[in-house]
This record gives sequence, C-alpha cells and structure tokens, in this order.
Amino acid sequence: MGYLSRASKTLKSLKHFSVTHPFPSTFKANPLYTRLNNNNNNDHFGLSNGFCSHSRQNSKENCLDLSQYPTERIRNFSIIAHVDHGKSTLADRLLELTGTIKRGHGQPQYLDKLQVERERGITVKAQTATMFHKHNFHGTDISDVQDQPRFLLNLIDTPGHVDFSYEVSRSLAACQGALLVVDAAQGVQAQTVANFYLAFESNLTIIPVINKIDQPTADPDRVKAQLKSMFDLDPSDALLTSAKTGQGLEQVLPAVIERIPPPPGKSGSPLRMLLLDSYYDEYKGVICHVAVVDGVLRKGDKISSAATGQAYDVLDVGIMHPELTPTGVLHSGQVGYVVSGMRSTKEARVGDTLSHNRSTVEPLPGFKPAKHMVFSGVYPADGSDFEALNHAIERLTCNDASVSVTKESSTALGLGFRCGFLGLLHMDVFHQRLEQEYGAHVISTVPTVPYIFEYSDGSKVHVQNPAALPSNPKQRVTACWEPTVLATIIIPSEYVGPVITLCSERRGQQLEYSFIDSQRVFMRYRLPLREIVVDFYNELKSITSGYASFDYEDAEYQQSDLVKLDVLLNGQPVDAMATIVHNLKAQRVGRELVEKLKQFIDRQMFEITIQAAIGSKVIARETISAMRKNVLAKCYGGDVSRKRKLLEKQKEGKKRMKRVGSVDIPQEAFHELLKVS
Ligand SMILES: Nc1nc2c(ncn2[C@@H]2O[C@H](COP(=O)(O)OP(=O)(O)OP(=O)(O)O)[C@@H](O)[C@H]2O)c(=O)[nH]1
Repeated sequence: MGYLSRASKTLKSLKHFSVTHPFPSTFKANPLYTRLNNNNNNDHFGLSNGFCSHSRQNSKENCLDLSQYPTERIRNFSIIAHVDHGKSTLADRLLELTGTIKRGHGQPQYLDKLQVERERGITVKAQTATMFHKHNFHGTDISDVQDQPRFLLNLIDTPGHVDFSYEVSRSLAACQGALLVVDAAQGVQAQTVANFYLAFESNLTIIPVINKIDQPTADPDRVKAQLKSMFDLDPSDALLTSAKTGQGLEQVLPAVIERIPPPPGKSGSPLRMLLLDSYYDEYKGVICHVAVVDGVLRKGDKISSAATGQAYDVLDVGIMHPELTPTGVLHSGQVGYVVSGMRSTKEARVGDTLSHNRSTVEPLPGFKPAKHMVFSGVYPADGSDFEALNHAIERLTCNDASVSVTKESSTALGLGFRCGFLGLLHMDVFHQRLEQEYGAHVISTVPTVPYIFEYSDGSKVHVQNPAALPSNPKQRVTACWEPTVLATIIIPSEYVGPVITLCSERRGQQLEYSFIDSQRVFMRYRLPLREIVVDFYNELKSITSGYASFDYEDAEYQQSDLVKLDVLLNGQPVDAMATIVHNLKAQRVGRELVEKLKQFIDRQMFEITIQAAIGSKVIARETISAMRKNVLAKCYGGDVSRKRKLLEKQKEGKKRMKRVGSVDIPQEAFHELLKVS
C-alpha cells in the first residue's frame, strides 16, 4: 500500500477512534501504537542494543515523550547520493536497527511509499522518519545500555535523480548533516558531485559512506581517493558499509551523533517553524511537514502563516515514526507534522514560516522558488473530465509543490493546463501519479523550455507555449534567447569520443575536461536546455553502455536562432503539436514529427495529409491514404459475438481519440511526439 494511502488509513483510524472514544491522552490507547506493538511482538524494539530498546509499552511511551530531547539530543540528517547508490536501502537498515520498523518488514525501500516510486525503483519524494537511539559518547563509562542517553534522530531520505534535486535542497534546510553515500564499485558520479555541493553550500557536516562493499567489483580505496581529490574529504572519515548484508552499519548512527552538530534552535524563543512539505488527506485536509526551528508547538495552539497572514488552530501534531504518530507537542530542533485545518493547496506554501498567531517573529529564509525547466500542456483525454482533472491537479500539486499550473485552452484539445516541471522525468512521474492516484487520463503536449522572444516594438515575452507565438515569428521577432544548463558528465575514459560527438551534435560547448582517476573522466559542458530535455540522457547512456552519469544545473540564457514549427493535418494547424526548434534542426525535427504521426494515426475514410511547416513554408509532408480500418479483417467467419466485441472495442478506442478538424488522433500520437528532439 502506498505511503499516502497508508498514512490516510492511519488518520482514518485515528479519526474513527476519536469518535467512539475520547482522543487518547496517552499513547497506550493509540490504535496506531497498538497495531505496531501487536505486529512486532518482542521484535519491534528489541533488535539491538543501544536503540529505543524493549518491546514494552512504557518504553515506547518514554521515547515519545519529546520533552526529554533538548536540542543537544537531536540530530537531523539527510541521506544523499547518486541514483541507485543505496540511499533508500541504507535508510531501511537504519530504521530496522533502531526498531522503528520491523526487520524484514516485507517491502524493501520502506520510505519509497508512492506507487510510482515502487514501480520505477526510484525515490521521488523526500521522506522523513524519526528514530530513537541510545548512544554512549567515546570515553564515557556507561556500560549498561539502559543508562545511556537516548537521542532523537530525524532521517530524511532524498531522491537521487537530477529532476528532483529541488526536493534534496529543501530537505537539507531541515538538517545539520548529510550521509553522502557512494557506491563502492561505481565511485563518484555526477549526482554525487551535485549533492555534495548542495550539502556543502548549506554548511552541513558531510559523512562519506562508501556503500555496497559486498560487491565483487567494490574498490573502496579508489573511492576514498576520489572523495579526497574531488571534495577534499578525509579518507579516514569514510564509513564502509553494505546496506545489503549489514556489514559496517553499526558505525553509522554513532558517527551521526558524534560528528553532526545538534540543531541550533532555542526552546525559549517564540515559535518559528519552516514548512518543508505538505500533502492532502481526504479527512484531515492538508498535512504539513515542519521543522521547528525555535520555540515549542502544542496541539491546540493557534498559529499563523508569514506568507498569507492566515491563522489556524493546531488540531494534531506529531512525528513520522515512520507513520504519522501523534505526540501532542514538537520542541525546537524537532521535525514532524502538523494538521491545522488547511483546506486548500494554496495555503500550504513550502518554505513558509509558521509562528504563534499574533507573535512578531522574523520569517525564516525559506527556499529559492523551484525553477521550471520544461513546460507542457496537460489536457483531459475526455474533454468532459476537465473539472475532475482540475481537482486532481490541485490535490497533487499540494504534494508536489514544484509543479506550476496555469489554465490554458487549445483549439485541438479544449480546456486544459500549462504545467511547468523540473525535467522530463518529473513530468512523466506527475502524469503517472495523476493516473494512479487520481484515475485521471491525460494528453500532454510536446514539452517546451521557456524561451524569450523580443518583438520589433522592443517588448520581450517569455514563451512557455509555442502556440502563443505567431506562426511566422520572423515577421515580428527581432531576437530570441533560449535557456542553457551547465552539465556535469562523468564517464569511463574509453567513451570520451562518442560523448564529445553527442555533445557537439546537441550544440554543446565544452568548459572543462579532467581525469578523476586513471579510468574516469569528468567533463563540464554548456548545453542548450532544449537539447537535453528530450532523450539526451538515454542516448548518453546507450553510447556509454550505461556507464555515463549526468547532472545539470541551470545557467543563463543565450541568444539563438529559433523558429516555430507548426504541424498541419489536412492543412489545418494543430496548436497542441506546435514546437519551437533551432533553425538548423527544423528540417530534421519536422521530418521526424510527420513520420511519427503517420505511424500513429490510423487510416480514416478520407486521405490525410500531415505537414510540418515554418510559417507558410512546408518543410516535410506525409500522406495517409483513405480506408476505414477494418477491425474484422482477420476474423474469417467466426462467432458474431466476437465480431461485436471487436467493434465495441473499436468504439471504446475512438473515445480515447482527439478529433482535430475531421481527423481522429489517438492519444499515443501525442505521447510519441514527446520523444522527438
Ligand atoms: N550489493 C548491494 N546492493 C545494494 C546495496 N545497497 C543497495 N543495493 C541495491 O541497489 C539498488 C538501489 O538501491 P536503492 O536503495 O533504491 O538506491 P537509491 O539510492 O535509494 O535510489 P534512488 O532513490 O533511485 O536514487 C537496489 O537494487 C538495492 O537492493 C548494498 O550494500 N550492496
């Protein structure tokens, strides 16, 4: 079951409980606790020495009395790494070690709770879990584990893919340290570099963890040397672990406690908390994840938002342990959740400062707004579903604050939305979540990057939708600019040639070329964003047999020679298929577009011409000859009910088509166009 549904189930059970019984004043009565305790028998807290040990109830209650954790006994840390280097698996092991989840709980990558994360095996949302751990500082002579001081540890598991680095940077705002996980065989990769700098610039204490040392090709010494040469990290500080076999894991939490400083907040100061994330629950409304920087938050308090000035009552407050666990209070330095009756997504702004109502506090710095790299139209597959899609997008954006949404309309597709995403994977994941979590079927238009066009009257416009440009931009446009990125590419040295060729084909400019060690090359390129959003990474992977790693950060705009490419069906332009391309590539892209469309549009009762044009100049053309698609063609004789079934299926398929003029276009045609670069 996905995280959201599990969390909402928990909330539902709490809600139900509060109707039939007074809300539990002690944790003993909490049904969630009962569930955990029953599930775990003696195992839940008895996994190891030094942890919030004992299965007994009062021990759990002791842990959850948050007043016993002054900031000196709190550590907030993230796990950051390149994709697939083992963050989520390491998080699983730490949750098990501390008894927060049962060992062998069933599902690996426990904190990857969304269906899309499980299906794709990637982390998309940062997830926080609170753990309790007993620790004896070096030199302190406390031999009995029971007498050792207990620490509250907030672990934030972060995504590795470049599209989700906004999640990483937001998570780091709640932390004082980070475990930088590096695969012992693959070594430092592009996102290792990017994540290191994110943590470094946030002044976090970085603990290098060389993971997967169980692999036959593991070479921890080589990785240590890379960490030293690239980041000046002391090789003796690196922890060697295998999250798979458990080797070396016992050093991780002691290192977290001893090396990472406690959070700096002051309990006695007025309340200030940072809104880190939010999601929508059917019953409770918006659930906010917060980091309490100063002061104390209690259930029943009245709080207000610095961004909107709106006041709210705190209806519920607690920690993620790892599910929502009410505690009634959060002290400074702690990370947890707050339910405050927010009903709309617009109220929960990530990066907002929440404080006690009417108190005047300096707002926290918040976050840099998300930078949208790719824009695409999102339309309901069936035009009558617009309201349902509107509702679904509103709910989903509450859980994914990095998507921008504005309404738009298209002559071909009707009413819809223009959405801004952090990258193509982000866009893909957003669509998948709309479908899986909200049952919405959508058609998305060709993704575009945000261009700037200057018109002859001197005005400049940001263009996120190619359809917004006049068909012959050359008539009025005097200059145009496109966004660029600074890309980091790390590859084994034998692949340098093909990668340089690929980058030049994509209009890249090499900025740096150096060796990380005897086998691996580090390259920096400036590339137009348009050239990397579509299929660059796949091609890079394929020409390097999967060994390349790639990351990018946004850079400034550069002047460019851009044209609008229109697609016409039977002479009629389809606004949803228009795209902006570099003049030099227009011919090739136009040809590919019409060929793709020819493959995906079925023959119809009349001839269809498909054209790609710049202004009035047609640069590519294909024709689909007339014919009714006979779905019964292969049905020689046979049962009449079988024929009826096929015709019904054809009718059903037609519902999923978009009619542009007189031409029916299947959804897949729109999807396929996304892949043309
Ligand atoms: N041999 C070995 N495999 C491991 C180890 N740790 C993780 N893995 C495997 O590596 C793969 C990726 O692990 P994840 O924990 O999902 O990696 P991640 O860094 O969280 O991935 P993203 O969230 O997509 O960035 C999984 O198949 C794990 O089973 C390890 O110590 N040894």
